[in-house]
Amino acid sequence: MVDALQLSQVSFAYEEKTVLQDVNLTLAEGDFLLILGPNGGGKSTLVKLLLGLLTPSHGHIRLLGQRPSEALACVGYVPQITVNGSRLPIQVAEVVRLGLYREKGLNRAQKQQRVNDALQKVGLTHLANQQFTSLSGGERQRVLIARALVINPRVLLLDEPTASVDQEAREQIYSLLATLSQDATIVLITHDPDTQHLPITHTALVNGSLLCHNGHALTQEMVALSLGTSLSHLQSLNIVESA
Ligand SMILES: Nc1ncnc2c1ncn2[C@@H]1O[C@H](COP(=O)(O)OP(=O)(O)OP(=O)(O)O)[C@@H](O)[C@H]1O
Repeated sequence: MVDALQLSQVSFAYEEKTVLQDVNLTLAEGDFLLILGPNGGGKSTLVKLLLGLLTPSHGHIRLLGQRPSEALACVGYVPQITVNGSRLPIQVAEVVRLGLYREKGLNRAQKQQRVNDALQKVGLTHLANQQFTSLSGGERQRVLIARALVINPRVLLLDEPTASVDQEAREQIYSLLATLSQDATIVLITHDPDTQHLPITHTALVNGSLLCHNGHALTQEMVALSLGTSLSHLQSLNIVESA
């Protein structure tokens, strides 16, 4: 069976500045990768490489056995909502339909069915005709998940989907991700250390290089690094216990 994701000796530099060095990673289909890392560690750069928006300086990336730019029809991408968001007057169903812009073979009714199905998966069918800008942060984030789901992706990339939402919305999004992980390989970038209930198979820390553990190996060191600090600093603040 083809790997869902394979990075071999991947390095990337913005001009002279090396951001990622010798990154290796393999995920099978159905795996769930949690990516942590401090600000500036290279997480968004990694996502851009996976989406084919950037090309590695060295090494190679394969998604489902293909180059990232060739695999886009199978890859759903969920960006982080911004607090201010877009002020475009656009309905929820139209936002979701945007995810179908590469699907040339579907007629109008088939597209509508895909939109309805995606909204149902995220539990927002009742908001289909609402203005996107009238929704709460958590609802907007779920609409962006629906936009990614509308292509029935085999790989789902999410860049900090819980960063701008409240506790209740975060729980809804995590519960949704647990369900979606039954049908797709998931790569979740987050600063949120509260991910114990997700069916995580791999945890990686991106900070220039990539340190990957099998399973939900969220060590205190990884939490500290994901917050951009050190374990000893968190211990000095009594946020985590000293060893
Ligand atoms: N277009 C660019 N040109 C030059 N340097 C860049 C560019 N984009 C990002 N960088 C730099 O590359 C490094 C990694 O940035 P990146 O956005 O990938 O980090 P990140 O882990 O996603 O950070 P955050 O958690 O803050 O989103 C940072 O030092 C950043 O300043």
